[in-house]
Amino acid sequence: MSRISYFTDMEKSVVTANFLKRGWTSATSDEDWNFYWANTQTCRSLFSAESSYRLGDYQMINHFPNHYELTRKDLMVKNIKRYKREQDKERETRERSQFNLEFVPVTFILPADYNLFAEEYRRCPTCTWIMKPCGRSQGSGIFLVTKLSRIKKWSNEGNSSSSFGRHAQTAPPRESYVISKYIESPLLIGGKKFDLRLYVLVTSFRPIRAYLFRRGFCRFCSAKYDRSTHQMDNMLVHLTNVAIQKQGDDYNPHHGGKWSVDDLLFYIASLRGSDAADLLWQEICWVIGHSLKAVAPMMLSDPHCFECYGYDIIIDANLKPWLIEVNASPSLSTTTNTDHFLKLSLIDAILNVVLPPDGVPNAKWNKRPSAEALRGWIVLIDEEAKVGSAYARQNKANKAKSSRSDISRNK
Ligand SMILES: Nc1ncnc2c1ncn2[C@@H]1O[C@H](COP(=O)(O)OP(=O)(O)OP(=O)(O)O)[C@@H](O)[C@H]1O
Repeated sequence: MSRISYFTDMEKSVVTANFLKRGWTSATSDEDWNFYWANTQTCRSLFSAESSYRLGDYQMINHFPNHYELTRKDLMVKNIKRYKREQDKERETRERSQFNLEFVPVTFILPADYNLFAEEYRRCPTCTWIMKPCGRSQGSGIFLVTKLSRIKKWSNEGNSSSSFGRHAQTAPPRESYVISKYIESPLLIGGKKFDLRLYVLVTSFRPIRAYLFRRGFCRFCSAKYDRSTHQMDNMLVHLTNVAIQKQGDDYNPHHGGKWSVDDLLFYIASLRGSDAADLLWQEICWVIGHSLKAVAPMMLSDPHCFECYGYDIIIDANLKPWLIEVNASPSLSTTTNTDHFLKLSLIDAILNVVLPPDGVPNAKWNKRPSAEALRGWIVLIDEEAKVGSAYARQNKANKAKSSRSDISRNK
């Protein structure tokens, strides 16, 4: 193959700079391509039943056809709930382990699961809940609620299409939402809430091959955390999305309210001891590993595809990590210099893993990257070489683990 051509409908400089660095050329819309960095919509239509496009051996694309099994808020929850049920059943016949598969906040899909939600609400009438539209991102449409009456009101307002209101028969169904138990006591640093954004590269779901980029980061709120009801509608206090925080007066454009994961672990180690920091990191790897196992049976593991997911994780005050969301197209926009270099090196690291040693896209390649290509990554799961992966190590560690709360309490 003389020339490798790429196509992209995203035009992100950190992506194209990496293609050009490799000497690839940009394909025009009527030319064939070897490597497509597509948005999720394009990828879906390319693989749709109506599409007559068939990918050749020398073509690769950056999403799995049904990536939404993990990246739509409602489907992720559904798949993880099913997985947990299966695992619990299996465990009845095996020894009980220390694994805690409750790593997603209790969540219901509205309006479909309204009755189940109302039952749960009555069990804990003082809990705070967070409402999130299933198909949106960047904090759009999110709000916090404590009162059942507000949810009833929500269902009847905005448009007349409530599926459990009086228009249910005639109106089109309204946008579906998930409602999740709000993590009310997050770990705070400097009095502020933050979440983790971690990048996870999956090159295959059968067998699962997944890698965690070492350079994740924390995204901080710009306003101090405050659980009181008069701050409930202040999203600068509660939502860590950069798109939201950028709107605040206290947003710092130099560091963008971000910390590296290494800084975070160092901070936790200095405050609660290195065992607590190690355990937290192991548990984060374990959570990500199980989320991938939960969706693997649903995934169309097309050999032309790979995907870099953006994992959002919140750590609570007991140092338990909670999986909040998985993004199919984690933002590649850059707000600071550090951000730019991080995302530039992320794309470079992705290409190193997904391309065969000769650098030519090839769907028939066995997807076994060299140790050199894996620089910058932690092997989370390699089902064909289980021993040595972070996930396998965690399985072992988990068996030996005493409870997390014991450790954090003793510090
Ligand atoms: N259960 C929860 N408990 C506490 N905070 C939460 C919870 N769910 C979401 N959040 C906060 O709200 C933010 C937005 O939530 P989420 O990531 O699910 O929505 P989104 O609009 O899809 O964002 P993204 O742009 O990352 O796709 C999170 O980054 C987190 O700060």
